[in-house]
Amino acid sequence: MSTRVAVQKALSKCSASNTDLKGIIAQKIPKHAALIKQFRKDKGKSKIMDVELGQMYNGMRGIRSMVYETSLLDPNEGIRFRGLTIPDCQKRLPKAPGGKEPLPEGIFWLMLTGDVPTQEQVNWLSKEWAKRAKLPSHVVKSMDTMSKTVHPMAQLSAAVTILSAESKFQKAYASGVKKTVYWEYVYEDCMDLLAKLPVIAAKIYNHSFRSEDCGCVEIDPSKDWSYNLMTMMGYSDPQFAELMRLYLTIHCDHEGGNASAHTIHLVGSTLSDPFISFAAGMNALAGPLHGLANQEVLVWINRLREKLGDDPDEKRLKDFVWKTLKSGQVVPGYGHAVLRITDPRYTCQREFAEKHLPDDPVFKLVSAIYKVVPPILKELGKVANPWPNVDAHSGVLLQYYGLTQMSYYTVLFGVSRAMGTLAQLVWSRGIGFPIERPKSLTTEALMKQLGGKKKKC
Ligand SMILES: CC(=O)SCCNC(=O)CCNC(=O)[C@H](O)C(C)(C)COP(=O)(O)OP(=O)(O)OC[C@H]1O[C@@H](n2cnc3c(N)ncnc32)[C@H](O)[C@@H]1OP(=O)(O)O
Ligand SMILES: O=C([O-])CC(=O)C(=O)O
Repeated sequence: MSTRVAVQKALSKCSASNTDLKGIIAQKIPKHAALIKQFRKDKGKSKIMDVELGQMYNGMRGIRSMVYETSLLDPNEGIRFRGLTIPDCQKRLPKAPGGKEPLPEGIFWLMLTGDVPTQEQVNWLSKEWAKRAKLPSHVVKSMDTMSKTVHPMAQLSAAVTILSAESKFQKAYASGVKKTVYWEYVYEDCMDLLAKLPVIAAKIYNHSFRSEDCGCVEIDPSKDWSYNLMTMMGYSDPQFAELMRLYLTIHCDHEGGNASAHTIHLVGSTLSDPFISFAAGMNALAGPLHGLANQEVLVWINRLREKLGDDPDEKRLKDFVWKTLKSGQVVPGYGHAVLRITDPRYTCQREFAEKHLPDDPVFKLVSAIYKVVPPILKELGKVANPWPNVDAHSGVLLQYYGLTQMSYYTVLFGVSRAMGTLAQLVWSRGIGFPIERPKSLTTEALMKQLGGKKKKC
Protein backbone atom coordinates (compact mmCIF):
# COMPACT_ATOMS: atom_id res chain seq x y z
CA MET A 1 0.00 0.00 0.00
CA SER A 2 1.39 3.42 -0.97
CA THR A 3 1.95 6.00 1.76
CA ARG A 4 -0.69 8.25 0.20
CA VAL A 5 -3.34 5.48 0.29
CA ALA A 6 -2.34 4.56 3.85
CA VAL A 7 -2.67 8.16 4.99
CA GLN A 8 -6.03 8.48 3.23
CA LYS A 9 -7.27 5.29 4.87
CA ALA A 10 -6.10 6.43 8.28
CA LEU A 11 -7.74 9.80 7.77
CA SER A 12 -11.08 8.37 6.67
CA LYS A 13 -11.01 5.92 9.60
CA CYS A 14 -10.24 8.78 11.90
CA SER A 15 -13.11 10.95 10.55
CA ALA A 16 -15.51 7.98 10.56
CA SER A 17 -14.96 7.49 14.26
CA ASN A 18 -14.92 11.19 15.03
CA THR A 19 -17.92 11.96 17.22
CA ASP A 20 -16.83 15.49 18.03
CA LEU A 21 -19.73 16.99 16.09
CA LYS A 22 -19.07 20.54 17.24
CA GLY A 23 -15.39 20.19 16.37
CA ILE A 24 -16.29 18.96 12.88
CA ILE A 25 -18.52 22.00 12.30
CA ALA A 26 -15.88 24.30 13.78
CA GLN A 27 -13.53 23.16 11.01
CA LYS A 28 -16.10 23.41 8.24
CA ILE A 29 -17.68 26.78 9.00
CA PRO A 30 -14.63 29.00 8.35
CA LYS A 31 -13.89 27.16 5.11
CA HIS A 32 -17.43 27.62 3.84
CA ALA A 33 -17.53 31.25 5.03
CA ALA A 34 -14.30 31.93 3.12
CA LEU A 35 -15.72 30.24 0.02
CA ILE A 36 -18.84 32.44 0.20
CA LYS A 37 -16.72 35.56 0.74
CA GLN A 38 -14.72 34.87 -2.41
CA PHE A 39 -17.83 33.90 -4.38
CA ARG A 40 -19.51 37.16 -3.41
CA LYS A 41 -16.38 39.09 -4.32
CA ASP A 42 -16.24 37.45 -7.76
CA LYS A 43 -19.94 37.27 -8.59
CA GLY A 44 -21.66 39.60 -6.12
CA LYS A 45 -23.17 41.77 -8.87
CA SER A 46 -24.35 38.89 -11.08
CA LYS A 47 -28.06 38.73 -11.84
CA ILE A 48 -29.89 35.58 -10.65
CA MET A 49 -33.30 36.24 -12.20
CA ASP A 50 -35.85 38.88 -13.16
CA VAL A 51 -38.82 39.25 -10.84
CA GLU A 52 -42.24 39.62 -12.39
CA LEU A 53 -45.03 41.70 -10.92
CA GLY A 54 -47.24 38.59 -10.86
CA GLN A 55 -44.78 36.83 -8.58
CA MET A 56 -44.97 39.65 -6.06
CA TYR A 57 -48.74 39.20 -5.83
CA ASN A 58 -48.47 35.41 -5.81
CA GLY A 59 -46.74 34.78 -2.51
CA MET A 60 -43.28 35.41 -4.04
CA ARG A 61 -43.63 32.04 -5.78
CA GLY A 62 -40.45 31.05 -7.61
CA ILE A 63 -38.42 34.12 -6.60
CA ARG A 64 -34.84 33.04 -5.88
CA SER A 65 -34.09 35.15 -2.86
CA MET A 66 -32.54 33.14 -0.04
CA VAL A 67 -29.46 31.06 0.60
CA TYR A 68 -30.21 27.85 2.49
CA GLU A 69 -27.62 25.09 2.64
CA THR A 70 -29.14 21.97 4.16
CA SER A 71 -31.46 20.88 1.33
CA LEU A 72 -32.61 21.76 -2.18
CA LEU A 73 -35.94 21.07 -3.88
CA ASP A 74 -36.25 20.23 -7.56
CA PRO A 75 -39.85 20.60 -8.84
CA ASN A 76 -39.56 17.45 -10.97
CA GLU A 77 -37.52 15.27 -8.66
CA GLY A 78 -38.28 16.28 -5.08
CA ILE A 79 -36.05 17.01 -2.14
CA ARG A 80 -32.33 16.34 -1.81
CA PHE A 81 -30.67 16.63 1.56
CA ARG A 82 -27.09 17.76 0.97
CA GLY A 83 -27.37 16.14 -2.44
CA LEU A 84 -29.06 12.89 -1.35
CA THR A 85 -32.59 11.91 -2.42
CA ILE A 86 -34.95 10.11 -0.06
CA PRO A 87 -34.14 6.66 -1.58
CA ASP A 88 -30.42 7.51 -1.23
CA CYS A 89 -30.97 8.34 2.44
CA GLN A 90 -32.96 5.14 2.99
CA LYS A 91 -30.07 3.21 1.51
CA ARG A 92 -27.10 5.02 2.98
CA LEU A 93 -28.01 6.33 6.42
CA PRO A 94 -27.40 4.12 9.46
CA LYS A 95 -30.28 2.06 10.88
CA ALA A 96 -31.35 0.89 14.33
CA PRO A 97 -30.34 -2.70 15.23
CA GLY A 98 -32.53 -4.98 13.09
CA GLY A 99 -34.19 -1.97 11.44
CA LYS A 100 -34.58 -1.07 7.77
CA GLU A 101 -35.48 2.62 7.94
CA PRO A 102 -32.92 5.39 8.42
CA LEU A 103 -32.33 6.86 11.84
CA PRO A 104 -33.26 10.59 11.95
CA GLU A 105 -30.01 11.15 13.84
CA GLY A 106 -28.30 10.30 10.54
CA ILE A 107 -30.13 12.89 8.49
CA PHE A 108 -29.41 15.55 11.10
CA TRP A 109 -25.73 14.69 10.98
CA LEU A 110 -25.85 14.77 7.18
CA MET A 111 -27.59 18.16 7.05
CA LEU A 112 -25.34 19.70 9.67
CA THR A 113 -22.00 18.44 8.38
CA GLY A 114 -22.67 17.54 4.74
CA ASP A 115 -21.24 14.07 5.44
CA VAL A 116 -23.02 10.71 5.59
CA PRO A 117 -22.43 9.60 9.18
CA THR A 118 -21.18 6.25 10.39
CA GLN A 119 -23.11 4.02 12.76
CA GLU A 120 -20.77 5.11 15.52
CA GLN A 121 -21.53 8.77 14.88
CA VAL A 122 -25.31 8.33 14.95
CA ASN A 123 -25.06 6.17 18.07
CA TRP A 124 -23.11 8.98 19.70
CA LEU A 125 -25.83 11.46 18.67
CA SER A 126 -28.62 9.28 20.12
CA LYS A 127 -26.75 9.19 23.42
CA GLU A 128 -25.92 12.89 23.34
CA TRP A 129 -29.58 13.81 22.81
CA ALA A 130 -30.65 11.38 25.55
CA LYS A 131 -28.19 13.11 27.89
CA ARG A 132 -29.65 16.55 27.18
CA ALA A 133 -33.31 15.46 27.18
CA LYS A 134 -34.51 16.43 30.67
CA LEU A 135 -36.92 19.35 30.80
CA PRO A 136 -36.51 22.11 33.38
CA SER A 137 -39.17 21.90 36.08
CA HIS A 138 -40.69 25.29 35.17
CA VAL A 139 -41.42 24.00 31.66
CA VAL A 140 -42.94 20.77 33.02
CA LYS A 141 -45.13 22.79 35.39
CA SER A 142 -46.35 25.14 32.67
CA MET A 143 -47.11 22.27 30.32
CA ASP A 144 -48.96 20.31 32.98
CA THR A 145 -51.21 23.24 33.81
CA MET A 146 -52.05 24.12 30.21
CA SER A 147 -55.70 23.66 29.27
CA LYS A 148 -56.31 20.44 27.35
CA THR A 149 -58.40 22.48 24.94
CA VAL A 150 -55.24 24.17 23.63
CA HIS A 151 -54.37 22.67 20.22
CA PRO A 152 -51.28 20.42 20.40
CA MET A 153 -49.43 22.74 18.00
CA ALA A 154 -50.13 25.73 20.25
CA GLN A 155 -48.90 23.64 23.21
CA LEU A 156 -45.71 22.88 21.27
CA SER A 157 -45.15 26.50 20.39
CA ALA A 158 -45.81 27.63 23.98
CA ALA A 159 -43.56 24.96 25.55
CA VAL A 160 -40.64 25.75 23.26
CA THR A 161 -41.12 29.49 23.78
CA ILE A 162 -40.80 29.21 27.55
CA LEU A 163 -37.85 26.84 27.14
CA SER A 164 -36.01 29.88 25.78
CA ALA A 165 -35.36 30.79 29.42
CA GLU A 166 -32.58 28.20 29.15
CA SER A 167 -30.98 29.70 26.03
CA LYS A 168 -27.21 29.76 26.17
CA PHE A 169 -27.10 32.00 23.09
CA GLN A 170 -29.35 34.59 24.72
CA LYS A 171 -27.08 34.74 27.78
CA ALA A 172 -23.88 34.80 25.71
CA TYR A 173 -25.24 37.62 23.54
CA ALA A 174 -26.20 39.62 26.63
CA SER A 175 -22.68 39.15 27.99
CA GLY A 176 -21.27 40.61 24.76
CA VAL A 177 -19.57 37.65 23.07
CA LYS A 178 -18.11 38.24 19.61
CA LYS A 179 -20.17 37.64 16.48
CA THR A 180 -17.68 35.02 15.27
CA VAL A 181 -18.62 32.69 18.12
CA TYR A 182 -22.41 33.16 18.06
CA TRP A 183 -22.79 29.87 16.23
CA GLU A 184 -21.17 27.93 19.09
CA TYR A 185 -23.94 28.98 21.48
CA VAL A 186 -26.60 28.53 18.80
CA TYR A 187 -25.26 24.99 18.29
CA GLU A 188 -25.65 24.26 22.02
CA ASP A 189 -29.21 25.60 22.05
CA CYS A 190 -30.12 23.64 18.91
CA MET A 191 -28.73 20.41 20.37
CA ASP A 192 -30.61 21.03 23.64
CA LEU A 193 -33.83 21.76 21.79
CA LEU A 194 -33.55 18.70 19.55
CA ALA A 195 -32.85 16.56 22.61
CA LYS A 196 -35.86 17.89 24.50
CA LEU A 197 -38.38 17.89 21.62
CA PRO A 198 -39.36 14.20 21.96
CA VAL A 199 -40.02 14.75 25.67
CA ILE A 200 -42.09 17.86 24.92
CA ALA A 201 -43.98 16.07 22.12
CA ALA A 202 -44.69 13.02 24.28
CA LYS A 203 -45.83 15.23 27.16
CA ILE A 204 -48.26 17.04 24.83
CA TYR A 205 -49.67 13.71 23.65
CA ASN A 206 -50.03 12.30 27.14
CA HIS A 207 -51.45 15.54 28.52
CA SER A 208 -54.01 15.90 25.73
CA PHE A 209 -55.07 12.31 25.09
CA ARG A 210 -54.03 9.95 27.87
CA SER A 211 -55.01 9.62 31.51
CA GLU A 212 -53.16 11.71 34.09
CA ASP A 213 -51.27 8.69 35.43
CA CYS A 214 -50.39 7.08 32.12
CA GLY A 215 -47.08 5.93 33.58
CA CYS A 216 -45.05 7.85 31.04
CA VAL A 217 -41.59 6.38 30.90
CA GLU A 218 -38.32 8.22 30.91
CA ILE A 219 -35.80 8.45 28.07
CA ASP A 220 -33.82 5.22 27.68
CA PRO A 221 -30.24 6.35 26.93
CA SER A 222 -29.50 3.07 25.15
CA LYS A 223 -32.24 3.72 22.55
CA ASP A 224 -32.60 6.12 19.64
CA TRP A 225 -34.51 9.41 19.41
CA SER A 226 -37.56 8.00 17.58
CA TYR A 227 -37.85 4.91 19.76
CA ASN A 228 -37.79 7.06 22.88
CA LEU A 229 -40.48 9.36 21.50
CA MET A 230 -42.69 6.38 20.68
CA THR A 231 -42.31 4.70 24.07
CA MET A 232 -42.86 7.95 25.97
CA MET A 233 -46.19 8.20 24.11
CA GLY A 234 -47.12 4.71 25.34
CA TYR A 235 -46.46 2.71 22.16
CA SER A 236 -44.20 -0.33 21.93
CA ASP A 237 -44.65 -1.94 18.49
CA PRO A 238 -41.17 -2.21 16.87
CA GLN A 239 -42.78 -1.70 13.45
CA PHE A 240 -44.23 1.59 14.69
CA ALA A 241 -40.73 2.58 15.80
CA GLU A 242 -39.60 1.97 12.23
CA LEU A 243 -42.42 4.17 10.92
CA MET A 244 -41.41 6.89 13.39
CA ARG A 245 -37.82 6.73 12.12
CA LEU A 246 -38.99 7.06 8.53
CA TYR A 247 -41.53 9.77 9.36
CA LEU A 248 -39.06 11.85 11.37
CA THR A 249 -36.43 11.48 8.65
CA ILE A 250 -38.53 12.53 5.66
CA HIS A 251 -40.25 15.58 7.20
CA CYS A 252 -36.98 17.16 8.35
CA ASP A 253 -36.40 19.81 5.67
CA HIS A 254 -37.79 21.09 2.37
CA GLU A 255 -35.29 23.77 1.38
CA GLY A 256 -35.64 27.25 2.87
CA GLY A 257 -38.67 28.89 1.30
CA ASN A 258 -41.45 26.83 2.88
CA ALA A 259 -43.40 28.76 5.49
CA SER A 260 -42.00 27.05 8.61
CA ALA A 261 -38.34 26.98 7.55
CA HIS A 262 -38.49 30.51 6.22
CA THR A 263 -40.06 31.78 9.45
CA ILE A 264 -37.36 30.15 11.56
CA HIS A 265 -34.69 31.54 9.23
CA LEU A 266 -36.20 35.03 9.33
CA VAL A 267 -36.74 35.18 13.08
CA GLY A 268 -33.28 33.68 13.68
CA SER A 269 -31.76 36.43 11.53
CA THR A 270 -32.86 38.99 14.13
CA LEU A 271 -30.70 37.06 16.62
CA SER A 272 -33.73 35.80 18.48
CA ASP A 273 -32.56 32.62 20.20
CA PRO A 274 -33.13 29.20 18.55
CA PHE A 275 -36.04 28.36 20.89
CA ILE A 276 -38.22 31.35 20.03
CA SER A 277 -37.13 31.23 16.40
CA PHE A 278 -38.23 27.60 16.18
CA ALA A 279 -41.49 28.30 18.05
CA ALA A 280 -42.31 31.01 15.48
CA GLY A 281 -41.81 28.46 12.71
CA MET A 282 -44.14 26.02 14.47
CA ASN A 283 -46.88 28.66 14.34
CA ALA A 284 -46.42 28.70 10.55
CA LEU A 285 -46.38 24.91 10.33
CA ALA A 286 -49.70 24.88 12.21
CA GLY A 287 -51.57 26.41 9.24
CA PRO A 288 -53.90 24.14 7.20
CA LEU A 289 -52.19 25.01 3.91
CA HIS A 290 -48.85 23.86 5.38
CA GLY A 291 -48.14 21.20 8.04
CA LEU A 292 -51.65 21.03 9.46
CA ALA A 293 -52.75 19.55 6.13
CA ASN A 294 -51.85 16.10 7.51
CA GLN A 295 -54.55 16.57 10.17
CA GLU A 296 -56.93 17.93 7.53
CA VAL A 297 -56.36 14.89 5.28
CA LEU A 298 -57.46 12.42 7.92
CA VAL A 299 -60.40 14.59 8.97
CA TRP A 300 -61.45 14.67 5.29
CA ILE A 301 -60.93 10.91 4.83
CA ASN A 302 -62.94 10.14 7.96
CA ARG A 303 -65.78 12.33 6.70
CA LEU A 304 -65.59 10.47 3.41
CA ARG A 305 -65.73 7.09 5.20
CA GLU A 306 -68.70 8.20 7.26
CA LYS A 307 -70.60 9.21 4.12
CA LEU A 308 -69.50 6.50 1.66
CA GLY A 309 -68.02 3.65 3.70
CA ASP A 310 -64.57 2.13 3.21
CA ASP A 311 -64.97 0.89 -0.35
CA PRO A 312 -66.88 3.45 -2.43
CA ASP A 313 -67.03 3.05 -6.20
CA GLU A 314 -65.14 5.52 -8.36
CA LYS A 315 -68.17 7.59 -9.26
CA ARG A 316 -69.17 8.23 -5.64
CA LEU A 317 -65.56 9.05 -4.79
CA LYS A 318 -65.34 11.57 -7.63
CA ASP A 319 -68.65 13.14 -6.55
CA PHE A 320 -67.28 13.56 -3.03
CA VAL A 321 -64.12 15.29 -4.34
CA TRP A 322 -66.19 17.61 -6.55
CA LYS A 323 -68.47 18.42 -3.62
CA THR A 324 -65.41 19.43 -1.58
CA LEU A 325 -64.19 21.69 -4.38
CA LYS A 326 -67.60 23.19 -5.10
CA SER A 327 -68.04 24.08 -1.43
CA GLY A 328 -64.92 26.26 -1.80
CA GLN A 329 -62.51 23.97 0.05
CA VAL A 330 -59.18 22.58 -1.13
CA VAL A 331 -58.53 18.84 -1.35
CA PRO A 332 -56.08 18.49 1.53
CA GLY A 333 -52.82 16.67 0.82
CA TYR A 334 -52.86 17.57 -2.87
CA GLY A 335 -51.02 20.37 -4.66
CA HIS A 336 -47.73 22.04 -3.92
CA ALA A 337 -46.11 25.45 -4.27
CA VAL A 338 -42.94 24.04 -5.86
CA LEU A 339 -43.30 20.33 -6.63
CA ARG A 340 -44.75 19.29 -9.97
CA ILE A 341 -44.78 15.52 -9.39
CA THR A 342 -46.03 13.09 -6.75
CA ASP A 343 -44.02 14.03 -3.67
CA PRO A 344 -41.27 11.41 -3.12
CA ARG A 345 -42.14 11.65 0.58
CA TYR A 346 -45.62 10.41 -0.39
CA THR A 347 -44.11 7.62 -2.46
CA CYS A 348 -41.84 6.30 0.28
CA GLN A 349 -44.73 6.29 2.76
CA ARG A 350 -46.83 4.44 0.18
CA GLU A 351 -44.06 1.87 -0.16
CA PHE A 352 -43.99 1.47 3.63
CA ALA A 353 -47.77 0.88 3.60
CA GLU A 354 -47.56 -1.62 0.75
CA LYS A 355 -45.01 -3.55 2.78
CA HIS A 356 -46.55 -3.39 6.24
CA LEU A 357 -50.29 -2.69 5.90
CA PRO A 358 -51.36 -3.67 2.37
CA ASP A 359 -54.84 -4.74 3.50
CA ASP A 360 -55.67 -1.76 5.68
CA PRO A 361 -58.99 -0.35 4.40
CA VAL A 362 -57.89 3.25 4.93
CA PHE A 363 -54.69 2.64 2.95
CA LYS A 364 -56.83 1.16 0.16
CA LEU A 365 -59.01 4.25 0.26
CA VAL A 366 -55.93 6.52 0.11
CA SER A 367 -54.84 4.57 -2.99
CA ALA A 368 -58.28 4.99 -4.57
CA ILE A 369 -58.17 8.74 -3.83
CA TYR A 370 -54.74 8.90 -5.53
CA LYS A 371 -56.39 7.62 -8.72
CA VAL A 372 -59.33 10.04 -8.81
CA VAL A 373 -58.03 13.35 -7.39
CA PRO A 374 -55.24 14.34 -9.86
CA PRO A 375 -57.48 14.17 -12.99
CA ILE A 376 -60.13 16.26 -11.22
CA LEU A 377 -57.62 18.89 -10.12
CA LYS A 378 -56.24 18.97 -13.67
CA GLU A 379 -59.77 19.50 -14.95
CA LEU A 380 -60.11 22.59 -12.72
CA GLY A 381 -57.48 24.18 -14.93
CA LYS A 382 -55.90 26.40 -12.32
CA VAL A 383 -54.05 23.97 -10.04
CA ALA A 384 -50.32 24.05 -10.78
CA ASN A 385 -49.64 20.62 -9.30
CA PRO A 386 -52.44 18.04 -9.13
CA TRP A 387 -50.31 15.40 -7.37
CA PRO A 388 -50.28 14.36 -3.70
CA ASN A 389 -47.83 15.87 -1.22
CA VAL A 390 -46.33 14.36 1.93
CA ASP A 391 -49.42 15.09 4.03
CA ALA A 392 -51.71 12.92 1.89
CA HIS A 393 -50.13 9.76 3.27
CA SER A 394 -48.80 10.30 6.78
CA GLY A 395 -52.09 10.12 8.72
CA VAL A 396 -53.13 6.75 7.33
CA LEU A 397 -49.91 5.20 8.60
CA LEU A 398 -50.16 6.77 12.04
CA GLN A 399 -53.80 5.72 12.52
CA TYR A 400 -52.93 2.14 11.55
CA TYR A 401 -50.64 1.87 14.57
CA GLY A 402 -53.30 3.35 16.87
CA LEU A 403 -52.30 7.01 16.77
CA THR A 404 -55.76 8.23 15.80
CA GLN A 405 -55.66 11.68 17.41
CA MET A 406 -55.44 13.75 14.22
CA SER A 407 -54.90 17.09 15.92
CA TYR A 408 -51.58 15.68 17.15
CA TYR A 409 -50.10 14.78 13.76
CA THR A 410 -48.47 18.13 13.02
CA VAL A 411 -46.54 17.95 16.30
CA LEU A 412 -44.60 14.99 14.88
CA PHE A 413 -44.00 16.98 11.70
CA GLY A 414 -42.66 19.81 13.85
CA VAL A 415 -40.29 17.54 15.79
CA SER A 416 -38.84 16.40 12.48
CA ARG A 417 -38.74 19.88 10.92
CA ALA A 418 -36.51 20.97 13.81
CA MET A 419 -33.61 18.97 12.39
CA GLY A 420 -33.23 20.78 9.07
CA THR A 421 -34.14 24.23 10.28
CA LEU A 422 -31.89 24.11 13.34
CA ALA A 423 -28.97 22.69 11.36
CA GLN A 424 -29.42 25.67 9.01
CA LEU A 425 -29.62 28.08 11.96
CA VAL A 426 -26.17 26.93 13.13
CA TRP A 427 -24.81 27.56 9.63
CA SER A 428 -26.60 30.91 9.27
CA ARG A 429 -24.94 32.23 12.40
CA GLY A 430 -21.66 30.56 11.48
CA ILE A 431 -21.60 32.25 8.09
CA GLY A 432 -22.85 35.47 9.68
CA PHE A 433 -25.95 36.03 7.56
CA PRO A 434 -27.41 39.48 8.27
CA ILE A 435 -30.91 40.35 9.41
CA GLU A 436 -33.34 39.46 6.62
CA ARG A 437 -35.15 42.47 5.22
CA PRO A 438 -36.53 42.31 1.67
CA LYS A 439 -38.04 45.42 0.09
CA SER A 440 -41.80 45.76 -0.13
CA LEU A 441 -43.77 48.18 -2.30
CA THR A 442 -47.31 49.49 -2.28
CA THR A 443 -49.56 48.87 -5.28
CA GLU A 444 -49.44 52.62 -5.86
CA ALA A 445 -45.64 52.59 -5.97
CA LEU A 446 -45.69 49.62 -8.36
CA MET A 447 -48.16 51.38 -10.65
CA LYS A 448 -45.98 54.44 -10.61
CA GLN A 449 -43.04 52.30 -11.66
CA LEU A 450 -44.85 50.22 -14.27
CA GLY A 451 -47.35 52.77 -15.52
CA GLY A 452 -50.52 50.95 -14.42
CA LYS A 453 -53.90 52.61 -13.94
CA LYS A 454 -54.05 54.68 -10.79
CA LYS A 455 -57.37 54.71 -8.99
CA LYS A 456 -57.96 55.50 -5.34
CA CYS A 457 -60.05 52.98 -3.42
C1 LIG B 1 -45.97 20.13 4.04
C2 LIG B 1 -46.70 21.01 3.13
O1 LIG B 1 -46.84 22.17 3.42
S1 LIG B 1 -47.25 20.40 1.67
C3 LIG B 1 -48.75 21.33 1.33
C4 LIG B 1 -49.85 20.98 2.29
N1 LIG B 1 -51.11 21.67 1.99
C5 LIG B 1 -52.15 21.05 1.41
O2 LIG B 1 -52.11 19.89 1.09
C6 LIG B 1 -53.41 21.90 1.21
C7 LIG B 1 -53.99 21.70 -0.18
N2 LIG B 1 -53.15 22.32 -1.18
C8 LIG B 1 -53.14 23.69 -1.39
O3 LIG B 1 -53.92 24.45 -0.80
C9 LIG B 1 -52.15 24.27 -2.38
O4 LIG B 1 -51.86 23.31 -3.37
C10 LIG B 1 -50.84 24.72 -1.71
C11 LIG B 1 -51.14 25.72 -0.58
C12 LIG B 1 -50.08 23.56 -1.13
C13 LIG B 1 -49.96 25.42 -2.75
O5 LIG B 1 -50.57 26.61 -3.11
P1 LIG B 1 -50.23 27.37 -4.47
O6 LIG B 1 -48.78 27.34 -4.73
O7 LIG B 1 -50.88 28.70 -4.39
O8 LIG B 1 -50.97 26.42 -5.53
P2 LIG B 1 -51.44 26.74 -6.99
O9 LIG B 1 -50.57 27.73 -7.68
O10 LIG B 1 -51.63 25.43 -7.65
O11 LIG B 1 -52.86 27.43 -6.76
C14 LIG B 1 -53.66 27.87 -7.85
C15 LIG B 1 -55.10 27.64 -7.51
O12 LIG B 1 -55.36 26.24 -7.36
C16 LIG B 1 -55.96 25.99 -6.12
N3 LIG B 1 -55.49 24.73 -5.56
C17 LIG B 1 -54.21 24.33 -5.35
N4 LIG B 1 -54.19 23.14 -4.74
C18 LIG B 1 -55.49 22.76 -4.57
C19 LIG B 1 -56.13 21.65 -3.96
N5 LIG B 1 -55.44 20.68 -3.38
N6 LIG B 1 -57.47 21.61 -3.96
C20 LIG B 1 -58.19 22.60 -4.52
N7 LIG B 1 -57.66 23.70 -5.08
C21 LIG B 1 -56.32 23.77 -5.10
C22 LIG B 1 -55.48 27.13 -5.23
O13 LIG B 1 -56.30 27.28 -4.08
C23 LIG B 1 -55.54 28.29 -6.20
O14 LIG B 1 -56.89 28.68 -6.34
P3 LIG B 1 -57.33 30.24 -6.47
O15 LIG B 1 -56.58 30.75 -7.65
O16 LIG B 1 -58.79 30.19 -6.64
O17 LIG B 1 -56.89 30.90 -5.21
O1 LIG C 1 -42.09 23.13 0.50
C1 LIG C 1 -43.18 23.60 0.85
O2 LIG C 1 -43.60 24.72 0.50
C2 LIG C 1 -44.09 22.83 1.72
C3 LIG C 1 -43.57 21.48 2.08
O3 LIG C 1 -43.79 20.51 1.39
C4 LIG C 1 -42.76 21.37 3.28
O4 LIG C 1 -42.44 22.40 3.90
O5 LIG C 1 -42.40 20.24 3.65
